[in-house]
Amino acid sequence: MLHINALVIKDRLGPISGELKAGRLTLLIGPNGSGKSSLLNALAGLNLAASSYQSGQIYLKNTCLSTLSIQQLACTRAMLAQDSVLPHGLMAYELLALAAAPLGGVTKAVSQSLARLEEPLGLSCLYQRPVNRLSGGEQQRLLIASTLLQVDPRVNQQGKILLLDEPLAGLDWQHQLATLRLLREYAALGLIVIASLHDINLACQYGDDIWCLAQGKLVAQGTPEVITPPLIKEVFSVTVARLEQDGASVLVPI
Ligand SMILES: Nc1ncnc2c1ncn2[C@@H]1O[C@H](COP(=O)(O)OP(=O)(O)OP(=O)(O)O)[C@@H](O)[C@H]1O
Repeated sequence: MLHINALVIKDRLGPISGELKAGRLTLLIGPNGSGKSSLLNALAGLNLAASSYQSGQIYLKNTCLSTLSIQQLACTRAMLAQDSVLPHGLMAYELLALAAAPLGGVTKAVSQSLARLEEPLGLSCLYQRPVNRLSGGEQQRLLIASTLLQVDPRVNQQGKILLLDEPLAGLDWQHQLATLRLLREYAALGLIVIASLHDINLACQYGDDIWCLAQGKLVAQGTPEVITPPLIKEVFSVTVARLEQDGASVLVPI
């Protein structure tokens, strides 16, 4: 359990309080500038050093994240940042080997963990290619793989938290759905998984819990039912209708 207590980032976020549970996929939605990246960065323990710009505490069980060293943080959580840049000059397999370095290198268990990601993320055709010559979506698939690998509890028993800022950005439909299925799978392994998404329908379809931010405040949280047309109108200034078909429910802008 990740317990957030009155988190404030001056002029950007909060106060935010809440709990993120292990074993559940929490999806973060909200308009541009509503604070999703700021919250994810804070949960990753970035900028948590005593700063006049940030206050509040984030506890993982009984441990305050700000007391962890950067090495401990690196083993405990993995974060896919929105502006991740791949280092030039590396082959894709070398990038994954780098991600595996804190896990003791590409051991048999790490290879098995990677093998489970190969098909859903379409990795096998990328391994032997220089990362700077991959398309945007191919780079994103590689970054998702390296992020998941770092906290797979089957290879890293200290891995507890998986944070992804707009993991679906640049992905085609097939890989968007595959990524969401993987996030559910990793949550089912006992991780705390939180990701920001701009697709509200996918968030409601795949999220166990939804957190909705507006102007730095948490305006709705709970199971997907909390996301209603009136809330969308209030937060996103968009009028939507709910369409139901074959047991599925989607929100459509009208
Ligand atoms: N480094 C920074 N310094 C000061 N203000 C910042 C900084 N980064 C972001 N902000 C501001 O903080 C607020 C929240 O930004 P944030 O990036 O967290 O939003 P977001 O919900 O992730 O947006 P988007 O959907 O556009 O990615 C915005 O008003 C933004 O302008």
